[in-house]
Amino acid sequence: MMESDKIIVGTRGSKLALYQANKVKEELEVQYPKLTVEIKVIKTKGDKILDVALSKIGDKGLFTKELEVALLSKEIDLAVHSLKDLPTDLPDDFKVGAVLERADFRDALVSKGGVKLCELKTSHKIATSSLRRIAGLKKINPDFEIVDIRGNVNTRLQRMEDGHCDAMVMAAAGLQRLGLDHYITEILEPDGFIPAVAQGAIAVETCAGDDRTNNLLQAINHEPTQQAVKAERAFMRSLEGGCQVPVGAYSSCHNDKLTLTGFVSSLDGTCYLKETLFDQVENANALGERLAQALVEKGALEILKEIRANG
Ligand SMILES: NCc1[nH]cc(CCC(=O)O)c1CC(=O)O
Repeated sequence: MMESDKIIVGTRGSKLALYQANKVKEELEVQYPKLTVEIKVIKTKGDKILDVALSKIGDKGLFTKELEVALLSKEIDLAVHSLKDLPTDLPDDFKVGAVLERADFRDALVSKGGVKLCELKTSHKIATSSLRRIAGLKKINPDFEIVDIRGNVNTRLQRMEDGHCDAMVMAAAGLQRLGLDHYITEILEPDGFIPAVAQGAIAVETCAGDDRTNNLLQAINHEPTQQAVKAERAFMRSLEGGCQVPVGAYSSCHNDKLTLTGFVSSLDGTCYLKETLFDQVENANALGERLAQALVEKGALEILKEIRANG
């Protein structure tokens, strides 16, 4: 790399996306003080379709496709995403060039009047569009009233103020990145409420053949996070098979050992399968696949069949 080189960072235009793109920019600038890092905003389909429930659109690359087009045309050198929004099967032309150190991976309850999860009643409207969060809530109480909600983090908070709902489950990391942690009523620990695969991790997507950018990114990759999310994504890839299902997982890496906990559930939360497995860090992919297999042995295929039939 030439010291005086330039890198163009592509991102969606939401406040959260811009924060994350700036974080990548800052980390690159620390590593390469003479590199010019420019941020370019690209509009995606997911930013334009705001009135349809996400689970009904069924397009996995909703927030990523336009960025991939820009990568291919060299309009941008890299694209920054919340890794949880990036499909587990990337097209061959692309790769995850780096993953930043994971922030908070937990979900958080945001509610009016500081109502805690255990204090929620069937008279409360709880807003989420995530099948995983719906299943997690229904597992606690099958009679909870769940309403859909879309839009970015700021829009959702505004909609709660406006009376659309009484409570929401959101990613703690998103709120924290936007300086909105004071809205958090309660952090939901993963032993009770398992987060989305790769929640809290920022990913840098690149063209697989772009050696210059991929080499550059090595310096900002956080290896323990990379391995943990590799296990989580392998788990999801093995289970999902191309349809949206209530599934979640979290993994942590300590002393070259990975712990991976994951679940799959029926939509109504009545059939909820969960398991934890361990392995050496170099077996991250195999660990994810083994966890999926362990859930299949507990009956995951029946749950998935049911969801596909109704989906
Ligand atoms: N689904 C949208 C989305 N994608 C990433 C985040 C937050 C940041 C992260 O989880 O890494 C959010 C908001 C949320 O789920 O509340």
